[in-house]
Amino acid sequence: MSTEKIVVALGGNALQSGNGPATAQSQLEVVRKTCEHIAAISAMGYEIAVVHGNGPQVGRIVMASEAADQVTPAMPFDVCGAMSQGYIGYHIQQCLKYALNKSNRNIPVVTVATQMIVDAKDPAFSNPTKPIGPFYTQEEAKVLEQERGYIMKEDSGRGYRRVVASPLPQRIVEIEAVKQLWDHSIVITCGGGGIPVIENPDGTLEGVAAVIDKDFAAELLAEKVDADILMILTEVEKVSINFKKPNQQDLSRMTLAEAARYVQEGQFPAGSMLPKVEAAMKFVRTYPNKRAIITSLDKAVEALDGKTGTSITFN
Ligand SMILES: Nc1ncnc2c1ncn2[C@@H]1O[C@H](COP(=O)(O)OP(=O)(O)O)[C@@H](O)[C@H]1O
Ligand SMILES: NC(=O)OP(=O)(O)O
Repeated sequence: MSTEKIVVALGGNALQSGNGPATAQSQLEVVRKTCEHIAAISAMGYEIAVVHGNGPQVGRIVMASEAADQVTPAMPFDVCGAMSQGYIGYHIQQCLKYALNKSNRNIPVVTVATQMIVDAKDPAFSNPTKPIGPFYTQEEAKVLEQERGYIMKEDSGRGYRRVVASPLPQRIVEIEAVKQLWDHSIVITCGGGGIPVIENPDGTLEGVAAVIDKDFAAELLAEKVDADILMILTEVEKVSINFKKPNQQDLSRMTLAEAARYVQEGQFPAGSMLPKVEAAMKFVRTYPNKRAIITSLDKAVEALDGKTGTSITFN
């Protein structure tokens, strides 16, 4: 039995990866399967916190809100982020509790609506990189750029998506509550990277239009709770070099130096694999004796046992 602490980050796209359209029901099915794996990790003795992405989900909430503007005023971006935390957290709470109960593990599961302080002067505000919402063809993307003023970018060979600013997470506002809950429950926190807020000179917080990368948020959380492992779960089992090329090579492990070299070579696109690798690198740079793992939702247990996934270590 392990007694280690682990921060598990679930990819927003990965949570929408079921067959058919991205509905609440299709997400619930993926969450249900994923929570079986998280419950298995809990049964191995690990103490867990869950962070989730929200790119596809917050994008759709924003679209729905804009489309309904004739009926009721559109919600600001930060409120859409809070909504995404609420419904994804609700799905995880429901499914994880069920999966834990099945193995007689009576552990409370709770979602904390989490605000994340960002720097108003973060250069990310003038260089949008975070893909949100659905995927479009190049032609559809051009129309959206012209008609709605969206900025559209190609996303890892999967199509075009709207991109928005993604400032770096600086401080988790609710961290003390998360620490207090940690000992008695599985906490779902920093969803969608946290609701981005800036701190005004008078100490008030103010939501801003952005989507924080949940991989960086999960890394910050892992530092703050002194986690032993940062595990980032997405759609692919392993990180690759030469991704989607004939000479693609899937990596079982990367040292910090190797990862830095691959980043330099441009092996990982911004907004998808790059933040995962950078978050993993930051974690092992800060804690040279700890490890980060990147793998798929369904391989989490095997990856923890070192049987698959990409393990990132200091050396
Ligand atoms: N070098 C790479 N190795 C593995 N996957 C990559 C690589 N480059 C891009 N990708 C893509 O990045 C995706 C993960 O990013 P993304 O879908 O944004 O993550 P999330 O599941 O967190 O939403 C993978 O599923 C894969 O399609
Ligand atoms: N907020 C965030 O990082 O979402 P994704 O996991 O969907 O990219």
